[in-house]
Amino acid sequence: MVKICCIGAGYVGGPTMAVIALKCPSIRVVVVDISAPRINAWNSDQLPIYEPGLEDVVKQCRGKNLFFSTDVEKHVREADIVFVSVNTPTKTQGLGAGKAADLTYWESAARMIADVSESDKIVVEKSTVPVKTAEAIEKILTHNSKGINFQILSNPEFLAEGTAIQDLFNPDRVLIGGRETPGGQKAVQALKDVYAHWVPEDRILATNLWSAELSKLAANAFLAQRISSVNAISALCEATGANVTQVSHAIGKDTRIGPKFLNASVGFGGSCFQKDILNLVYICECNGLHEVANYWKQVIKINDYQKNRFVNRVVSSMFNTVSGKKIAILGFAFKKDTGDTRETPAIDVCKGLLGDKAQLTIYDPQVTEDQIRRDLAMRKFDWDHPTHLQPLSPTATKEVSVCWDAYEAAKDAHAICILTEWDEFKSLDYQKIYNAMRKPAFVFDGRNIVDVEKLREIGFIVYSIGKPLDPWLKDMPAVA
Ligand SMILES: NC(=O)C1=CN([C@@H]2O[C@H](COP(=O)(O)OP(=O)(O)OC[C@H]3O[C@@H](n4cnc5c(N)ncnc54)[C@H](O)[C@@H]3O)[C@@H](O)[C@H]2O)C=CC1
Ligand SMILES: O=C(O)[C@H]1O[C@H](OP(=O)(O)OP(=O)(O)OC[C@H]2O[C@@H](n3ccc(=O)[nH]c3=O)[C@H](O)[C@@H]2O)[C@H](O)[C@@H](O)[C@@H]1O
Repeated sequence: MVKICCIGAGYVGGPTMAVIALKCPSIRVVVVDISAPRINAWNSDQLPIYEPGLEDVVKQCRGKNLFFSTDVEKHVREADIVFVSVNTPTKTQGLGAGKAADLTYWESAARMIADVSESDKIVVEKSTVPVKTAEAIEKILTHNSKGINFQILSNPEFLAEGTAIQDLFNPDRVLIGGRETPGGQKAVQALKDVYAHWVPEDRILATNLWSAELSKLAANAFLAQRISSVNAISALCEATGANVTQVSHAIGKDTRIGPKFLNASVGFGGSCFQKDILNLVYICECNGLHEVANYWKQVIKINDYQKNRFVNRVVSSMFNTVSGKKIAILGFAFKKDTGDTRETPAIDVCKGLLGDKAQLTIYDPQVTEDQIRRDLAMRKFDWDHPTHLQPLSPTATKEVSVCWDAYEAAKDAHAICILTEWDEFKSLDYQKIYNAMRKPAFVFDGRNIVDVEKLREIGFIVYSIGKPLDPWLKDMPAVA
């Protein structure tokens, strides 16, 4: 029986291994982590992450061929294939701070693998890492290897949160990079055999190590670039009277462009886009490619511009001050169908409004009060370290309250800001909300999910990203 161990029981390690276990009953899969609370949660009825379909998959294989454990060394020692899916945050200090990937957790995992191994192993990079990481990892592993043969593979993950199980069941492609030596190719084949249990062979791509590592960073940069491109156009739509939904529909009909990932928004969030682009920028700079670095940097600048622009719209529309005004924030997660708040645009928008002394009442169906308070108090990039290394929950700030109901959040508010596209926000009783709000009542839709005309009929002043402006807003232009 092939034995797989995955180091890191997070958003990637947990769902990915659960699907491998489900699709490969002949393989024994153990997911290990240094965080005991996280492992306990994986072994309980309350999984540590919210992901549609995940619970069902875990329940089918947990205790049969899927296990979660804190006994990291034992399971690594016993494994034939070790996936490493630990955090690779942006460095906060020292060389490359604010850009380069911090490989502390990866390096410590590699050293541990080298120390405890007693048999040959395939070590798989599942985390997103800088190009050439495999070379460094190889050095760590072979330096201590006691004659053990380690083969390093790059097998980046392309799942998106909220659709992880669907993405894993039916991936556009699985990418496996390996050394072009007989040993390397044998390892590539061994990993191909795992995925071949359910992924059609023509979707399993084999490349060299550096192409696989770079493809992951490039894919995220291209995806994020589409959002920044459409967000840049959204600003021009507002200035000219064009409608960004109509524009993206029209351009997406060109099969060379395609319709996906063209939704204008308050900005992209999530744990990876910004981190991976910064990482790409740093690699370009290290290679003396400054124009290329600046090109990709612009994707992040436009994202920051979009979040600032949104805050400025809110403040300028409300007579240039939100001081002391109650504003309801609907949605805090970085997208719908996840409770993940890492790099969510809601953090920057809330901080911007708090900077203008607003009183915020925040509601998200999947995010806890503790998480919201932590996020609003955390320093940039601190969020991407293992939970037990993150700052403790801060004391409550009186300008922020968190509630479990959209109607409660909107009661007596001057404005509503929709920051996550949860389906339930589309079908709220906006008449009821309007009746309970202060007047004039504003809706700032950062996700373009409300029916603007209907809300205007009710009496709201509505701002929707990239849509023709309400006459009220036209007189109060927001300067970013
Ligand atoms: N979240 C996502 O949608 C995707 C993330 N990725 C990449 O996958 C990697 C992991 O991301 P997530 O799963 O989101 O992170 P996460 O923070 O949810 O999980 C990482 C886990 O690794 C554990 N860990 C850290 N060092 C460890 C060690 N030495 N030994 C054992 N456990 C250790 C942490 O306690 C944590 O539970 C990152 O490189 C990320 O860029 C790639 C594709 C998608
Ligand atoms: O490396 C990663 O971590 C993953 O990053 C993204 O996945 P994820 O961040 O989970 O979610 P996305 O669906 O890509 O959304 C990212 C952000 O972009 C925003 N977005 C997305 C699409 C769009 O058209 N407009 C838009 O503003 C979303 O609301 C969200 O805030 C990629 O889609 C995955 O392929 C990749 O594996």
